[in-house]
Amino acid sequence: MGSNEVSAEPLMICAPIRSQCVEQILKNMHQAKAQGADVVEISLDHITNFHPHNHLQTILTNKLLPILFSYRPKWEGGLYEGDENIRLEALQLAMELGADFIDIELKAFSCFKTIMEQKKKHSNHGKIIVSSYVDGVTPTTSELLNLVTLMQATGADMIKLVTNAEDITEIKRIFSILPYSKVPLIAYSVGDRGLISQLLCPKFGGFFVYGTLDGNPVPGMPPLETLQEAYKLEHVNEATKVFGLISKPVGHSKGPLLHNPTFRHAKFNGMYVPMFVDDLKEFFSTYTSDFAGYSVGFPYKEKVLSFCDEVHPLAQSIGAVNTIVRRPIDGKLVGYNTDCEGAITAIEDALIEHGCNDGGEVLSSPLARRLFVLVGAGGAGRALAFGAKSRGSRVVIFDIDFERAKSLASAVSGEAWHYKALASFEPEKGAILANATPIGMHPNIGDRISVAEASLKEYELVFDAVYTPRKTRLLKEADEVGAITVSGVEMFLRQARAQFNLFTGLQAPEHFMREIVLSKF
Ligand SMILES: O=C1C[C@@](O)(C(=O)O)C[C@@H](O)[C@@H]1O
Repeated sequence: MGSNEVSAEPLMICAPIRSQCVEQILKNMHQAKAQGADVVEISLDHITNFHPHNHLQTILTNKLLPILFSYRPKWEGGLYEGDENIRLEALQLAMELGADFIDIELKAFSCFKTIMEQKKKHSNHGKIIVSSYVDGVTPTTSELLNLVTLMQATGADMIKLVTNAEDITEIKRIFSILPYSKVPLIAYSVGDRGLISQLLCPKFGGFFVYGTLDGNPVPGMPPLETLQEAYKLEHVNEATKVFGLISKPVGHSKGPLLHNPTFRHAKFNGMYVPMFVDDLKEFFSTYTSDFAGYSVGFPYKEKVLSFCDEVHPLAQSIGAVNTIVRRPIDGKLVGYNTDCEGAITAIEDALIEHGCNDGGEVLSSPLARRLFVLVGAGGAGRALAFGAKSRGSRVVIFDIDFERAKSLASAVSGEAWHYKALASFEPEKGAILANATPIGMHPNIGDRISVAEASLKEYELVFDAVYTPRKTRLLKEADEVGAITVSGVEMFLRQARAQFNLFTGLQAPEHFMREIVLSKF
């Protein structure tokens, strides 16, 4: 990513406040302080019936944190539609009354300067941020640098550049300009694909990160609470190794809540972030050496194999990779599968715990000879099918895509059925049922795979790879009819433990990780 001197500016976490009334703004400021923000950005264009003098005075006399005021016009993505002079005079007044920062759009800067000169009143300490919002695809690096030069030429104390990334690969351009500004530069991209521009900026030379208040989510901005609990960006520096979850969607993942605290616990300088990826080819050809490894989630576990330089034999035979490590000695991407052992050992341990070891016979695994009914033949399903087969189970596979079910069944000498047949399928007593589809995952928690209610009680154990919620509807119903149930949370924990070992070369702190999962999931 070019030379990346880490910013000399101390890290600042800023909470955006977009409320309609001043009382609410003051409450939000309290909340922001309690949740660890260093500064708040108050959008004046969101206040209804805004009376500059009264409102600014009330806000500033009650301020708990440094305040940045913006007053965004419609032409730059804000709500203000009135006269430009009135808008700029309000910002000038904010400076006069003691604002710590005000944000002026690059296009409005010369008018603002004239107003400042006419008023001849300057605040002692307030800083001017000149900003520019670029809609559409993020411009090239040299176009962005030109914009930075233009903004710097205004004499601003700080400059701010915001883009609206349509693809995660655009963020590389944001990172690449961070070290080149002569004044402190705030640069990021909004939207889901832009989240890493906030989270990784301290590594690449940025210093200003937005974090949202509880109950005020903004796509592409991490919640303040997650910044505090998971990321702790104050520990991130140039040497921090970045790991990411490649998935689409990716926001549901609890990986950051587990991996980041575990890295810190093990004193490993690493960071784990969600990466919303639309196109694997673009992604890997853009980020050629920036990241140290990846988890791979839905829907890429099979497709990602062709982007690995080497694939571990187990992952190769399964045909699905959920973990990639960039090998330090040669930078090659090596793919692994930690889902398989994670899921199968979770099921085996639950059977052993319940004393289900087949009539006292000593078998290598409590899964040996059992019927293993698998629903879903995608990446996670493949891992379960190969794992069950390796333990001597007889595998039956249901999938909405019958061809996919057939191809997996032939790889594990199993039987394939169309998903529709699940509703009338009668398992033998003692069988295992495993859901490896996303059915029942948050927010669709009322859904469950269409297994017949009457046949549910025939299963000795029901497993659900879905881990949000911990107890899916399928597992609740299985509990009610007396089956042993295993939550996807257990698989999630185990696959993540193995990932930690591969990512860091250290031994995962098992007890610590389990505690996090028990308390936070
Ligand atoms: O299936 C999963 C879940 C996951 O994608 C997540 O949501 O964090 C992470 C992957 O490593 C794992 O194989």
